[in-house]
Amino acid sequence: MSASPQSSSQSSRESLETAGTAHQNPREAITYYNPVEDRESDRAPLSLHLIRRIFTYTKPHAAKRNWLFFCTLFRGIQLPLLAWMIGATINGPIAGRDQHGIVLYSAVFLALVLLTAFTFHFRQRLALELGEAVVYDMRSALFHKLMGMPMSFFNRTKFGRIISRMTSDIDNVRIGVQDVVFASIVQGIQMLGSAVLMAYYNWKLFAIMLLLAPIIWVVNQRYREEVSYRLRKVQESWSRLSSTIAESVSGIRVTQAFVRQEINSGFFRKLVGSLAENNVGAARATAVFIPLLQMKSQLFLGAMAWLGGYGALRWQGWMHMEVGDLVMFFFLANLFFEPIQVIGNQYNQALTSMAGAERFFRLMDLQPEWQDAPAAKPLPNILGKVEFQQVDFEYEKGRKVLEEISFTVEPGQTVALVGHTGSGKSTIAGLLQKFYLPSRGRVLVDGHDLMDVTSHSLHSQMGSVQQNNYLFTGSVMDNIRLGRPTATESEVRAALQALDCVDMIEALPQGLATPVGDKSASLSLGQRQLVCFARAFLADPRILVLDEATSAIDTVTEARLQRALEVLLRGRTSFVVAHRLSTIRNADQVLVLGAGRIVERGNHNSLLAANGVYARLYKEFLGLSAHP
Ligand SMILES: Nc1ncnc2c1ncn2[C@@H]1O[C@H](COP(=O)(O)OP(=O)(O)OP(=O)(O)O)[C@@H](O)[C@H]1O
Repeated sequence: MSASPQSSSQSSRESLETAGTAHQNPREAITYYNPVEDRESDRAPLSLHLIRRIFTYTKPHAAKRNWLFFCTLFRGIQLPLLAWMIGATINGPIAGRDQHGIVLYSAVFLALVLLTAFTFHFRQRLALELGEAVVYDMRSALFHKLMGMPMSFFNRTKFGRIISRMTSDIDNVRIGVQDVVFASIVQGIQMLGSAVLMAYYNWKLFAIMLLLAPIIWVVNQRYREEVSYRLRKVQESWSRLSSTIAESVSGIRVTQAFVRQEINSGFFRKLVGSLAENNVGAARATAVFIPLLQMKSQLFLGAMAWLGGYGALRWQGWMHMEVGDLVMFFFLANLFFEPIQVIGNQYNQALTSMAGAERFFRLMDLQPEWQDAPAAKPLPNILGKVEFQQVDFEYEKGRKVLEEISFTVEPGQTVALVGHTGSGKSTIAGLLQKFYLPSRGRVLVDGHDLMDVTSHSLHSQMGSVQQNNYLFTGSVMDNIRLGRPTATESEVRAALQALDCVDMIEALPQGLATPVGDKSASLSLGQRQLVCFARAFLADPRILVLDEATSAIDTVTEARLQRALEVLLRGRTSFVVAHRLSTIRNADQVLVLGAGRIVERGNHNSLLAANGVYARLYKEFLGLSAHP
């Protein structure tokens, strides 16, 4: 998610310049994440291939789609028909003073109006339903695809990009499906119908009116360009503003500690000023173009009065028109010219939909770097023996992070992985969980090469406790149950009892029902760890991978968690990226890593006696740790 420091600061400068600052601001030296730099193109050319692919999503809803097409076609001819009816009524029964005829024509007109409204209702409704159905399918398909992507994808892909695929890109496709296609068809038919009627009744007047079409098109396009440019500016200043608010609030301690309140407030004021300026710019553009565009109706009226009225008197024979035709012409001309504007807008929207669709399908088509081999078999019930045989691994080509890693762990043993930061401990844990595949060598569980087993069957026999103790939104109970969704409340309580920590959860405001939010702010670090322990305990896996939290917890809670951890590890093969000395002391094997290699191995005592790397680490640790 982070922009490069250089580009980020550059853009902070740009934003200040936009705000009209003259003097240098020390705040500029600070680098800020700038969401504007993360912009992706918001238009793409129309592509028949993409349109076809989008329409494959309407196939499961073919009945709805076909009814919608029917309503669309029907609706397209209705408005020109109404205009024609008005002309026919004036020229016919009104001119002939036929009272009975007037009633009859008016009744038909009214019936047509009702039918038009009825069709309009269904066209709108079906379009919305179809759009929502397509979006539902697209989002579900994309979510499913994402959930199956390997870890390397998530390492590479910015979080914000995933969110935009799911939200704005799919939403833009939805607008394309539910609006652009059908509205353009309605407008197209309406335009064609009006043109045919006008040409039929007075092709000369129609030909003169046609001259206005390119003018309206150009004015409308200029309006669109100007307004979308202005709106983009508004959006950019808004993004800068909101990210600055977010950063200022989360970094408030630093701001106050370094007495930067005034400087930050000044910077913020400039951003607000820039937002206001861009807002006014957008409003100004709208205020200029909208009256211009709306003026066209009045222009028709004037032109029609002149050509149809004066012209008919002056150039009799050349431009003869009945009053009814003149009125009909006025309505038809509006029905003919309005679509130019609407189709222009829909065309722009279509380009946005194309950009969304292009990105959506690019992600859908993305082949995972690897997936389970087609011949991969489910792993049978395991005992928990783990072997690494001469394993090498690299995240990026040519940069080995693990080399020649070999070890064997018997079922039920605990292995502590220790080493300086970046030495490769988490990578070993990741390989064991088949989040990545070794570049060389093999990882075996009970003699089965992980290459030959399905990830799902492996994960269902493995548990994991992450360092950040991640909790999902829901209650404490929901989070514990994640390890075994079918578990009853008493089984959850039994798990907590086994870990001897029921009281720690009951101390929460609503006990097991306590809601935990996004950042689990309502739970202390110790409570969060405990929930994760209980979750893993309930799953009862044969192999457990545990990344111990590094943050300090008060001594009493730490002791409780330590005992809970011992219970959790008991009887399972456990890999612990260890930060607690007690975990390392109790481990059957300690693997000491240095720059991606195992530099020492043994148990705590034998390694201390060897007086090598581990002994040095241990001394460092004793010097630093408050928890011996
Ligand atoms: N997703 C990744 N992409 C590229 N390189 C990575 C990635 N994750 C880790 N590395 C690199 O791999 C090496 C080993 O990292 P790893 O996270 O396994 O170390 P660690 O010993 O677990 O460190 P720590 O104790 O800080 O968690 C490091 O050099 C790290 O920079």
